[in-house]
Amino acid sequence: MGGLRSYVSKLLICMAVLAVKQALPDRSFTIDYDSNTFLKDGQPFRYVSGSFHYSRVPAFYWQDRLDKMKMAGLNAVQTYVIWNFHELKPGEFNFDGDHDILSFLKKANDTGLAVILRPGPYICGEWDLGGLPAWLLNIPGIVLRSSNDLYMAHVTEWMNFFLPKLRPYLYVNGGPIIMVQVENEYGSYQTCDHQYQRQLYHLFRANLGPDVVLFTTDGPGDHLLQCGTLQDMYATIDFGAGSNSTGMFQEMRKFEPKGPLVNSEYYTGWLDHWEHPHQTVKTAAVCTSLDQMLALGANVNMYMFEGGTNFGFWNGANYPTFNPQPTSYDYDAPLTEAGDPTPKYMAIRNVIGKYLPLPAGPIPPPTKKYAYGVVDMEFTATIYDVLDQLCPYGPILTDYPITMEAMQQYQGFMLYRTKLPQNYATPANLTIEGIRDRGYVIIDQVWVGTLNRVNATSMNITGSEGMTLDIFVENQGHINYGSGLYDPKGIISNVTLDGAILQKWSIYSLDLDNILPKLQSLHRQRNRKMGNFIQERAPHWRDGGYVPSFYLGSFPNLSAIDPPQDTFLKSSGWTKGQAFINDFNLGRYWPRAGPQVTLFVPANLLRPSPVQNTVLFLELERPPCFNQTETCTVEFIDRPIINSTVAARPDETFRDRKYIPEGHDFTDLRH
Ligand SMILES: CCCC/N=C1\SC[C@@H]2[C@H](O)[C@H](O)[C@@H](O)CN12
Repeated sequence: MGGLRSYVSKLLICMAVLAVKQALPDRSFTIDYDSNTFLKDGQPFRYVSGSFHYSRVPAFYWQDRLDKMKMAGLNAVQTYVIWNFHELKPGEFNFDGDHDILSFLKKANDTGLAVILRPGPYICGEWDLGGLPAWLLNIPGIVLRSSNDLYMAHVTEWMNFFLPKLRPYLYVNGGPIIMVQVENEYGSYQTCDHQYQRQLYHLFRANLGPDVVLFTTDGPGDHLLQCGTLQDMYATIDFGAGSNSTGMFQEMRKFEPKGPLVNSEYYTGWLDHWEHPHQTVKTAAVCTSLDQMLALGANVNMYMFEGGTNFGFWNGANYPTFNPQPTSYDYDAPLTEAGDPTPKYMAIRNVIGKYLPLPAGPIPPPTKKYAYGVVDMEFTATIYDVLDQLCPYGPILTDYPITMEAMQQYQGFMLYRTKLPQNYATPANLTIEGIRDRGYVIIDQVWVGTLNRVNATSMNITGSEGMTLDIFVENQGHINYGSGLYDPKGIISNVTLDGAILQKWSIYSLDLDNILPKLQSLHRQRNRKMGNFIQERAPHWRDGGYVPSFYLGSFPNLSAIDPPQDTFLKSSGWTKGQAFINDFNLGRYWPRAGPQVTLFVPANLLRPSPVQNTVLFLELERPPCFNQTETCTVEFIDRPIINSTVAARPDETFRDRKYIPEGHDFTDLRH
């Protein structure tokens, strides 16, 4: 029955496409190899494009950003299609709201912007697992980004399901899509499997037809282009500001002796990593190289033009030193993370104006920002207080730890629990080589140390037989680039104590999506019982060993500003955790590491008065109100702070040390 339904739906799509085609004047987008140019409806066409990933900006603001891109003089927009954003869990698809890519394509078309589409299946992009769904990691024997049958079976199923949806949006059918990229910088990956590329080529042709231009993108190097290109797919390159554009395009000419020059990713800025300074690229350098390329008649896509945000758990990570990217994807792009035109935007617009007509009319102004001020954050529950709600189906019991993906969880946090098999009166060495990525070691609900995959995979612990040993594990984002792409999470090795393998584990998959109502109920109960319960210290504070806990705050009266406006959530004073606005997972905060200290809160996340808005923190390490003297607050300000870190506190090493009651020495854990 399913097959018949699929056949009928494809037939209907084809009939609709044919009907549209008959109604349309001849539309075409092709390559003229004699004149080294693209032809759009038979006329020479050069695109000046910008990258804007729909998954990184709320649908509420898509039109605002597209309008600003249009007013910058762009005639095209480039976006990835992010597979895991639409199929986080196998067979569960999401094309609604912020995931409604077809709506995004329609808006681009209505704005008069052509679309350069990059459906992967792998897309890199500082996005979790480069856009590949993490459930692929659960398939024994799979080889990512290759002609491996196990991998291609799922790629084929996804593409045969998704690509037909694009047909009405192809330029020849009346839509905005002029070009489609196959894979992504494949020449940079170790498999270098032309059979894979050929399979993808046929998959794209079978679903998109013969008319759309298929292309590849690779760095401008022989080996990269050798492995990344394939006949019948136009080979393009990517490079940043300061490069010798003529020299770069000579590299491209080795593989495309004729045809239009294309830089598919011209870097206007660069990506960030937690614990590293915010990256910027000077406007003058960006404009000089852009001018050079446009003077050569090249087609250029600026990566990024609007960077946006890695909301939720969507950031990726780099390798070989594991380096997760922050929540902000500002990228020092011409439009800020909040969509505001910058001096770089104006300078780029002036360069474009030398080569293309600039649309008449005002440039859309920055969106309004509002400083909602300070919000009290009240301790509400430890993870243990709500473990039943976080893991409603209870733990899975196993002899040895299994990965997060094997537990059919693909993002966020997991709790691994066992019992100490004997007394350890003197320090015993706990080792978890396969901690992916950070692990909070907790004994009988008292934190005793923090492990991480980079430089702290072991520590000493003491305890008595039968005590509960918990490892609360954070997945900080799957590696999105390079040979470390196969990056399962959770605990991917055995756990040993003085060399003995610990067995009999209870593994709790933790779902944060629906925890807010339970926390609000607890919050009300505490308020009723404790009056101003902020003075109440949760049990873990009495023991000194903080455990990951939830803090709730109510937004100040929004009637001050109606409708709500964009704002920035400042997390200074907090250490590391996950922030939620109402029921939306806003992203990770880690001001102790930096460079990001504020989280962008788009206005559409806020509810107008009189509805109460909530801000929820899951603080993993140390809240500002840890000591009796401090209070826990956050502040909503009207500007971003993404290039700073909060000055370390005098007791900054507190969280790097194994805390044990007085009278014991500290074991210093570096991180
Ligand atoms: C030196 C490593 C180059 C890896 N490629 C990168 S880093 C920033 C950008 C984005 O990830 C983009 O998605 C990649 O295609 C190219 N690129």
